[in-house]
Amino acid sequence: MGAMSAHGSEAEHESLIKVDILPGKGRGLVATTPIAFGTTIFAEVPYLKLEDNFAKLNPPAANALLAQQLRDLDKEDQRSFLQLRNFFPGLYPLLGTFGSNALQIHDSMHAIFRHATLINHDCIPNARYFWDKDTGRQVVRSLRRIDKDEEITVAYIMRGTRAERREMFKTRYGFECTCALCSAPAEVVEQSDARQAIIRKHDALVDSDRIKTNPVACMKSCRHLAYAVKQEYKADKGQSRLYQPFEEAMDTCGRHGDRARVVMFAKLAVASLQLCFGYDHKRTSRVRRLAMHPDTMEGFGTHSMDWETWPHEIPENLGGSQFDEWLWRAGEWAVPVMVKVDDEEWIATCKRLFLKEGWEPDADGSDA
Ligand SMILES: C[S@@+](CC[C@H](N)C(=O)[O-])C[C@H]1O[C@@H](n2cnc3c(N)ncnc32)[C@H](O)[C@@H]1O
Repeated sequence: MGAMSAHGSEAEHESLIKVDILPGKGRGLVATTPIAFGTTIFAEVPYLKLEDNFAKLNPPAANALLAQQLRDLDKEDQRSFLQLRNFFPGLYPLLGTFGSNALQIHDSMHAIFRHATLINHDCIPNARYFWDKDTGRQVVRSLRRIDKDEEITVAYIMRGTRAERREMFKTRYGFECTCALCSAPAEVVEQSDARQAIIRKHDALVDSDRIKTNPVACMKSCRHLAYAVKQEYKADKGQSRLYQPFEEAMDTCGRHGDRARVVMFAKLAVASLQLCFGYDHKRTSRVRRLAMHPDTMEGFGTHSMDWETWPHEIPENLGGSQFDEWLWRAGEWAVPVMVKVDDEEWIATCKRLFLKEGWEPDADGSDA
């Protein structure tokens, strides 16, 4: 690990990025060197934070609190903060600037970071960030290979059709998104909107009640979500962000006693979690353990043991499509659907993860 700077970024990672001016977007972060997928680009502590929901705070008090924190910062950070856009100009300019740019780090705290706050939005981003409460840092990770001089981007909003995202950006953030997807020809946007509709439908459909009462429908929806996410976010190895449908499918199968599929979905989720959160992250480690010990899943068998299987029952000799049908229980879907597998690479990943003896994914995030 590199030495910590005054702001808590890893020095070795700081050299991966620089602040630059991007046409139409103001400042942003740019890669100074090629960045491999699944890299922690940097992790930093905030320089300003409000410990309560700033929208509910008494504005003069919050503004005064920020003024006090700002006075204690060095000149460079003071300047950087004052250059941020204020989308809520008025009587309380510091609070307005804070509210326009702060990242929510957990339910009751918002914060401003030296670099993470400068990352611009892209609807198909090449990076993601998350708050790691154990280290007290905002962690920024690459979701695919990023070329030298390429801008680092994250998604401020993950869901919605282009029209919905546009409306949210206008009202919530006060800008018009100029990313490649938002500027793409109509047919490309239409396809993306259709995938977003599948993603939204899934979010409305799969919940704890439904996992109990209609687990087969949940499996079908998870599969649709997995394919929609994979196509929409076109990330290296197709594994970025796929942890959601895989974890939900794992939960659904586990709650009905299906150890074989818990093992499979845990392995698939781990491949995605490693990319998004890192090998050592608690969430990755927890799911990695489930791939070895499916019975230890929280809630295992709580709804029924109707789907009971054992890990040795993972079918070894099925072809691509048939393996996919088995995995997602496609034979039981209400409307029989011929599962069209258009993604041999993904099927190959599923099978490779299963077939690898003494499976333990490599620390660099690859599963090869
Ligand atoms: C959190 S700040 C990011 C840093 C900002 N560019 C700066 O110079 O301070 C968010 C602002 O950046 C700009 N921005 C971010 N993503 C953008 C995008 N995809 N298209 C156009 N402007 C964008 C907008 O002005 C937005 O209000």
